[in-house]
Amino acid sequence: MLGRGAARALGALRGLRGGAPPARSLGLSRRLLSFKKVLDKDHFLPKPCWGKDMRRLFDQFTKKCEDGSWIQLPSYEHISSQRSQDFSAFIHAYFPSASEVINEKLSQAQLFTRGFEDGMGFEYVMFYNEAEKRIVCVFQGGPHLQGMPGFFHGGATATIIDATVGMNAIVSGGIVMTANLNINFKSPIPLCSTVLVNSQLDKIEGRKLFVSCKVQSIDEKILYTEATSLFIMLEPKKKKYDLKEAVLNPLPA
Ligand SMILES: CCCCC/C=C\C/C=C\CCCCCCCC(=O)SCCNC(=O)CCNC(=O)[C@H](O)C(C)(C)COP(=O)(O)OP(=O)(O)OC[C@H]1O[C@@H](n2cnc3c(N)ncnc32)[C@H](O)[C@@H]1OP(=O)(O)O
Repeated sequence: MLGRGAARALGALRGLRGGAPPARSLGLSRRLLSFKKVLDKDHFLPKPCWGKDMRRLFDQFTKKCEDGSWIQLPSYEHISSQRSQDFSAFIHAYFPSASEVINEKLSQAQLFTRGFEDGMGFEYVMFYNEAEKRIVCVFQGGPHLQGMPGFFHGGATATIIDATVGMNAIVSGGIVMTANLNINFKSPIPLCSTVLVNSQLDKIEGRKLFVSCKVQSIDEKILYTEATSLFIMLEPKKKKYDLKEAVLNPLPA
C-alpha cells in the first residue's frame, strides 16, 4: 500500500478531493481512465514526438511498475474547470490574501512545463518508488529550451529538477513549496537529448523535507547536474506576508 502522504498527494493530483483510491490498488488502465477524467491531456502517455531513448526508458520503467515496486505518476497541463474550484479553495486556505488576485486568472492557468508545443519544450514522465523514496524523471528537452547554442538553458534544467524534487516532496509531504534549491552545473546537457533526473528524499525534519537530485546521461556515465533542495510543508493561514499586496504594489526597482 502507498503511505498516507503518497495517497493524499495522488488524491491531490487527481483534483484535490482526495477521495480516489491509491494508484496501486487500481489496474493501470483504470487508473489512467480515472486521471483522464480530471486532466485535460494525458502527458504521462507516450507521444509521437518522443524519441527512441525516451520511449525505450518509458517502456523499461513501465515494466518495473508491473510488480508494484514503482508507479507512474500522472501529469497535467490544465486543471479542468470543474477542478479549478477545488484549487481556488486550496489557494484560499493557504494564501488567503492572494486568492482574489489568483482566482481571477486560474481559468487561464497552465503548468509551466507543459506550456510548449509537443516536442519543443519539456517532454517528461515520472516514476515513483515508495520503498526507496525515489522519483526518476525521464526527460527529453526540446529545441526551445536552448541556452548556450547546442545546449540546454540552465533555467530549463533547474525547472525540470524543481518539478522532480517537488513531486518527491509532494508525494511524501502533501502540500509543500520549494524554500531552497541549490544546483551545481557540472557538464552542459546537449540540446534535444534524453536524460535521467534521479531524485531522492533524504530526510524529513518536522515540516522540512530535504530532497537531492542528480541529472545523468541515460547510461548514468555522465553526471550533468547535482542539486539539493529544501521543501516546507505549508500550514494553512500561517502567512507572514501579504501576497496580494506584493502583486498589486510591487516594490520599486
Ligand atoms: C502544492 C499543490 C498540491 C496539489 C498538487 C497538485 C498538482 C501538482 C502537480 C504538479 C506539481 C509540479 C511540482 C512543481 C514543484 C514546484 C515547486 C515550486 O517551485 S514552489 C515556487 C517557489 N517557491 C516559493 O514561491 C515559496 C516562497 N516561500 C514561502 O512561501 C515560504 O517562505 C515557505 C517556503 C512556505 C515557508 O514559510 P512558512 O511561514 O511556512 O515557514 P517558516 O518561514 O516558518 O519556515 C519553517 C522552517 O523552515 C526554515 N526555512 C524556511 N525557508 C528556508 C530556506 N530558504 N532555507 C533554509 N531554511 C528555511 C525556517 O527557518 C523554519 O525553520 P525552523 O522551524 O527550524 O525555525
